[in-house]
Amino acid sequence: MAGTEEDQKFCLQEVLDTFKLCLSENKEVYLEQYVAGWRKLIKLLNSLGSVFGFISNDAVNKIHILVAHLNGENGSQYVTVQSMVKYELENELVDLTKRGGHPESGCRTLLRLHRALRWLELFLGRLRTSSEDSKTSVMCSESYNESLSQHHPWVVRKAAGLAFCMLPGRPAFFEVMNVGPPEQVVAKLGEGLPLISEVYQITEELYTQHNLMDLP
Ligand SMILES: CCCCCCCCCCCCC/C=C/[C@@H](O)[C@H](COP(=O)(O)O)NC(=O)CCCCCCCCCCCCCCC
Repeated sequence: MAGTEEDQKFCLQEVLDTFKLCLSENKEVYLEQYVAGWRKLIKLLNSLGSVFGFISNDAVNKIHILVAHLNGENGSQYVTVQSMVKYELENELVDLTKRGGHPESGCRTLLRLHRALRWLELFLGRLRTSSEDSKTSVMCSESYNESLSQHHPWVVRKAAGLAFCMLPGRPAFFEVMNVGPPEQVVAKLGEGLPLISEVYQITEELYTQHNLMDLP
């Protein structure tokens, strides 16, 4: 059956390919590809059910903010995360200590996704080394507690915890990734994780260097 791109099934390979395309030759991170990687992940999240809707809505919101910057009149300044940081800082377009006139800066918006990327790195790492009887909900909440949760208020942590309990088990989860039998999923994860880690690391260094880790 033919369908639009939106109907197409999630495929882990595509996500990994997109994160691979994120890095330029001199190790800058292309914003368009970064956003595309998240879009694909959200497709998977949506296929897991409506209990994840509040997570996917927030992520989609953030993606829309970044896409608006990319397509805006200063879009050429947003080609890479590096150029975005430089442009927004030089032009005082970032609220640095408290929320003010720039609640939708590219820098603060990307920081939220960047923190979520750490969760993803930890979660995929756990999935890769998990045994057949490991629970996805446990792997997911452990990864969340070690990363993103530190930036969330109690009520969000609570809602996330409840949603994690609704995750499908490991076999169904592997199936959804659409790359074949479990051994192949594990191999793909082993191949792809270093890419995600590299994108994460480069962004982390850039943000640390410019003191952007706590943007409100
Ligand atoms: C597969 C299970 C998916 C679990 C996702 C784990 C992340 C849980 C995040 C809970 C966020 C709840 C929504 C609210 C967030 C905001 O408060 C908060 C702060 O924003 P603000 O400063 O603008 O107010 N936003 C955020 O931290 C950004 C969260 C973005 C989460 C994106 C998660 C996408 C997950 C994609 C899953 C794909 C699974 C991949 C397996 C191959």
